[in-house]
Amino acid sequence: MMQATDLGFRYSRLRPWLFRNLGFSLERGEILSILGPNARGKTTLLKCLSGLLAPREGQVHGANGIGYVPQDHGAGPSFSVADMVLMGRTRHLRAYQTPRREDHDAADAAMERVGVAGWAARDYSQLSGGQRQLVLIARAVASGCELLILDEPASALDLNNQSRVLGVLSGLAADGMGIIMTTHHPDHALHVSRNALLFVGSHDVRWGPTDELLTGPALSEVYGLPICTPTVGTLSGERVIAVPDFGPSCRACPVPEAVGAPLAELPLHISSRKEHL
Ligand SMILES: Nc1ncnc2c1ncn2[C@@H]1O[C@H](COP(=O)(O)OP(=O)(O)OP(=O)(O)O)[C@@H](O)[C@H]1O
Repeated sequence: MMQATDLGFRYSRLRPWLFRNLGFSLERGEILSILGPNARGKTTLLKCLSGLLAPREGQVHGANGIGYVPQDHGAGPSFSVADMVLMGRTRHLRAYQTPRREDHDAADAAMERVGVAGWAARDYSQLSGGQRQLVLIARAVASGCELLILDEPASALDLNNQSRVLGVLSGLAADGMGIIMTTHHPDHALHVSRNALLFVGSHDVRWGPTDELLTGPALSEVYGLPICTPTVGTLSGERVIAVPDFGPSCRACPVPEAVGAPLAELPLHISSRKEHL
């Protein structure tokens, strides 16, 4: 569905390379997660993949119909939610053409699918950041794209809405859509992605199976703090999760002698929900 080969980008000759020799391929029905520290170049990569920026090196081959959901940066225009989602149909219309019945149907179906149909009449600019994020996802879904590219789709969402978005994305992937998303939640990547891209350094962007790539040592190296990846029981089965050690400021771990101890020796306060049920 999409293949990137030897991609490289820097904003100018005077700026450092954000990434070089970056490569991956994406199958139909796959969700690829992109992880890395702030300002490492993840959004820039998404722009290269979606055609908003031209890579300085390498090639991107693949999907024609791409839906792009940017990070939400503000209240935006004062349109109804229904109209915002209907705008996703623009590429199916000629200039100045009025949306047809099928466009309204596609927009309605997208709002239902993402769970925002109840806000159809509300003013988009008066929604919360998390609500706006869901509406922008519905707009991209309405476009009928083959490949959906999302920049931190769950960054402003509460836990329930994170679950809803991951569920929507998994459902779209199960219907054959390709999905590429950036995330600061390793747990989300571990939950829904077979493959991931991990920005370790500008000359070291790793692509591979999520379970093999997002290990405790690799995540610790990338984010610069100890992270372990235990398997825990949940209502829906066993899952690997990523647990950062925020250090001596951690209220739950007042064990002074543990500070500075090797990660393997630190007490791990993880309880399985199964045990409480
Ligand atoms: N238009 C631009 N011109 C010059 N530099 C830019 C431009 N846009 C972004 N940058 C710089 O490129 C670097 C990477 O930015 P980018 O937004 O791709 O990072 P990111 O990994 O998505 O960050 P975050 O996780 O914080 O969203 C940053 O140092 C940023 O300041």
